[in-house]
Amino acid sequence: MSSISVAILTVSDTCAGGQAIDKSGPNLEHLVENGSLIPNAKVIDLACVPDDVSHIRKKLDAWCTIGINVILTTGGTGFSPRDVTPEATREVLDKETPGITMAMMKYSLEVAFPHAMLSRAISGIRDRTLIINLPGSLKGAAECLSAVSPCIPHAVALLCDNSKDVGTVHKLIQASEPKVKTLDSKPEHTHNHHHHHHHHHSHSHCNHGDKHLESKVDVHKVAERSRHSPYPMMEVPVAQSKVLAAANILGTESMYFRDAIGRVLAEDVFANDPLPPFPASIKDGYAVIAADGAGKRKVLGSSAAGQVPGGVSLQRGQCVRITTGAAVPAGADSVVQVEDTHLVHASADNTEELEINIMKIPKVGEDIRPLGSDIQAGQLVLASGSTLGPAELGLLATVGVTSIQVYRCPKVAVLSTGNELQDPKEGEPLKAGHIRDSNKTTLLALLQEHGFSAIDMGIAPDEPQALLDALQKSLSCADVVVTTGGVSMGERDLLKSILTTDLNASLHFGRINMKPGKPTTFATCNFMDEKRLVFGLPGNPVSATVTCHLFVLPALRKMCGYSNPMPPTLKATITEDLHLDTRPEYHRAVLNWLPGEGIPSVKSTGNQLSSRLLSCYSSNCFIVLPASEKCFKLPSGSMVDAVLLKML
Ligand SMILES: Nc1nc2c(c(=O)[nH]1)N[C@H]1C(S)=C(S)[C@@H](COP(=O)(O)OP(=O)(O)OC[C@H]3O[C@@H](n4cnc5c(N)ncnc54)[C@H](O)[C@@H]3O)O[C@H]1N2
Ligand code: MOO
Ligand SMILES: [Mg+2]
Repeated sequence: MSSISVAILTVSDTCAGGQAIDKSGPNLEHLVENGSLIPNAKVIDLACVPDDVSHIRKKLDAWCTIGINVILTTGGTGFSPRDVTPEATREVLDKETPGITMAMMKYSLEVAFPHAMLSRAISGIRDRTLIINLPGSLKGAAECLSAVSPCIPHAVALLCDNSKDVGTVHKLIQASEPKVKTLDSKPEHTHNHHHHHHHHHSHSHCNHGDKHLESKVDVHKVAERSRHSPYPMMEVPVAQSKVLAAANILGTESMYFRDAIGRVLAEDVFANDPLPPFPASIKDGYAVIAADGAGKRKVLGSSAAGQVPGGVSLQRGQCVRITTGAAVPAGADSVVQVEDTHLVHASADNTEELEINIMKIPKVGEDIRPLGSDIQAGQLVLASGSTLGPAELGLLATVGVTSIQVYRCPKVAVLSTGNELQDPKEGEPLKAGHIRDSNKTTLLALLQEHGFSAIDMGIAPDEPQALLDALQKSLSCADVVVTTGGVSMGERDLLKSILTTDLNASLHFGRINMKPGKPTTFATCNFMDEKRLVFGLPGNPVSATVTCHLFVLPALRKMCGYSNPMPPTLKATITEDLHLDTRPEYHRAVLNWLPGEGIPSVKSTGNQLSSRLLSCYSSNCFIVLPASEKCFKLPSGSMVDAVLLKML
């Protein structure tokens, strides 16, 4: 295979004029020649031109004419009036290559947020040459090159129209541990220059899995179905620990601090400077020398919040008018609040206080916050693992840290299943034999309420192929897939068999000893080289809601770094007799904690049938009721556990 020819153009008025030394061009040359980023690449030429469209164009034109494979420009991509590299490049290009441009931007936003947004760099194709604008800074240029380098050999091979080379470089791309992951491509694809080669950058976009699968699940031989569930009955806490064990923390991402509410910090944050950064007054009053005692003082001047500290230095018998938060002047060791003073003398126009009387004996250090008394320089302010709430974000603002590492949040796909379901639409009557899909609305809202972004994957019918297709589509755009329906014993309850037979998933449980939620199913599988979690929640609306609270939300919280992902549980007393079921029950109730009540009380929402979503209406907790074989009644006043679902 022939090598890849590279030319590097530095665009800079100062470097071209000799007032500065070009470092970025030679650094790129070094990176390219080194061979780890782009295998088998050779730098053929280096040049430096001023920030001027015609100069840049001329050089790019010349290099394209001699058939250079890749031109890297560095500099001139920003906001200053002289920055015109993208404009000059656009004039030379036949076509732009937005994927490459976006890959650079995506990476830059992760490592240099928010400044990366100000790059206007573009990339594109002229004849057989790929031109890529890189930023002017050493670091920025190197980062952007590393982001796009995995695609360069393949891109060059495609441009050269050399199918043999495409195959060879493809292997090279895979061998060189690309930062941008490439999906397996089938050999026959390499001869097709018009195919779309999928790059799986992150989970931010939906593509449709790597291959089309045909379902092997047969629904026709109804009489052959098993008449007993093959899944062992599992206790709720056991099932919950299985879920948590499978829910791994996702990677980290960098984020603008204001957007990070509810996220978990993935780095320690230290203070660079002390707070207060100078001894500061706690009161509006006068900075004094305590040893002067009470009595009259000359007012030397004032120290107001925001003024540069320093300047005046106090002598015996003097004071300085001071405001809350202002710097205490040199020499002063105490502050007396204005309420403890009288005015003795003012200037004729009353714009200055000249003398005052201190009515209370001042104490050393009184009403002064010493330097660093709130936060010391170098102090650990927020530890890795902290959940970011309003105060934590305020602390980040205090120490001036606006770009932080946090754990990534899982993306969730929600899919309803069932031939009987129709989407709710204003004025649209129910079709015969149908009901409206409520589960998807409830679950999407529940996920959103808890800070997770969820995607609506629609309704899948109870047909093996259609359900498999919908699952594959869901798996390709989310870390976690939540389905409802089709997990029990009916001949059209297909989810479990599709997961195990068609998707090769590991099923961790398929039956839980609980009411509601008995057929709740949990599986994991590998999809596009990533681990996916699949929750098959029962179709009954209440069952889906309860199991989402007890299994799905804890898993999601664990994945984004929460160390305590389970919902809180309180002790409460029941205010009526409650019948016990043969399964442990998660009974929907309203918890009240009235003033003067030692422990809260809970009131049932009434008929607890799994289909009756009204039993969740206004509920803020699940009462955990023990199982009883004999339909025993738990008497009013008994103490129970209540799982809290929201803030009280
Ligand atoms: N022979 C047995 N039958 C059933 C058992 C059992 O152990 N043996 N378990 C029952 C329990 S418990 C539950 S819970 C349900 C679970 O059913 P599936 O998960 O298979 O769900 P479907 O059969 O598809 O639907 C059940 C029910 O829910 C309605 N539904 C479904 N999806 C929605 C939706 N998106 N919005 C509103 N309502 C929905 C559906 O129409 C059914 O009425 O199985 C029992 N059977
Ligand atoms: O367990 Mo099902 O969820 O009772 O109705
Ligand atoms: Mg069913």
